[in-house]
Amino acid sequence: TGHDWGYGVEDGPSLWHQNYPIAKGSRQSPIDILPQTASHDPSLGPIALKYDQCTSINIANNGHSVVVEFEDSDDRSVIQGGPLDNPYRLKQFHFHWGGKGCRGSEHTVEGHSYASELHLVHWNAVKYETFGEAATAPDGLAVLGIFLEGSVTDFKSFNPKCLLPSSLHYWTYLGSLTTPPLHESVTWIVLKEPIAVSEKQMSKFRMLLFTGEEEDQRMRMENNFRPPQPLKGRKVRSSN
Ligand SMILES: CC[C@H](C)CCC(=O)Nc1ccc(S(N)(=O)=O)cc1
Ligand SMILES: [Zn+2]
Repeated sequence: TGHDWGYGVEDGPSLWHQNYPIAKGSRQSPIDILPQTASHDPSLGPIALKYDQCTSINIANNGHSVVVEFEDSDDRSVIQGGPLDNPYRLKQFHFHWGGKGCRGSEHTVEGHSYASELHLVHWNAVKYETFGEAATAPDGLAVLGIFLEGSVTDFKSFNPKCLLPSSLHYWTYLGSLTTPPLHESVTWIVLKEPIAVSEKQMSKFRMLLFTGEEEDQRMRMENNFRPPQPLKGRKVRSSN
């Protein structure tokens, strides 16, 4: 259905390198984060998120995830500070999740997976004209990763502002898109503190379908996560 890749046995992450050789590149994502090995970098300031005036445009099932897109014609919603030299504009957010239990996140922490992972995707509109152009540049994108862990609490809406945990302490490293085309253009900022989502919320993700409703074989959308990739000498830095 429109893409030459997926998460199944025939088209999953271990086969992506056939059409996307960069899958075996030197700065691929996600990775397994080892907190003890992450070097604390005092020069790493806090990240600043300005989502108050965020304007969502639509929500869609793109066949791989559920995506909420934002108006990015100006700097109304940006992330800045931390490892970033410029403000990066919010373009979209989406999720990765598992079939059941705790697997589902893309990044792992000492081998520990969370039930899901939220990605807030931003692009460097200071240096590049369009998101597409930024997506192929080594400093073009910044993705904020937030772990979701199953718990009995409920959470209100998907306004990115209220989705943030109390602490903005993070790990950061240079990586890539975690789905094809796997461009090595992402400065990853992964928050240490997960947010809680209820099992009911998680079950709603799983009702989404990989295929369109009309197609006969209704493929349930689950396990839409890429496993951790080799670090290849990269340093992961930790905010204080
Ligand atoms: C041509 C530009 C761009 C490929 C168009 C499609 C796109 O936005 N892809 C995308 C975005 C974010 C991630 S992730 N999971 O946050 O690393 C993975 C893939
Ligand atoms: Zn993602």
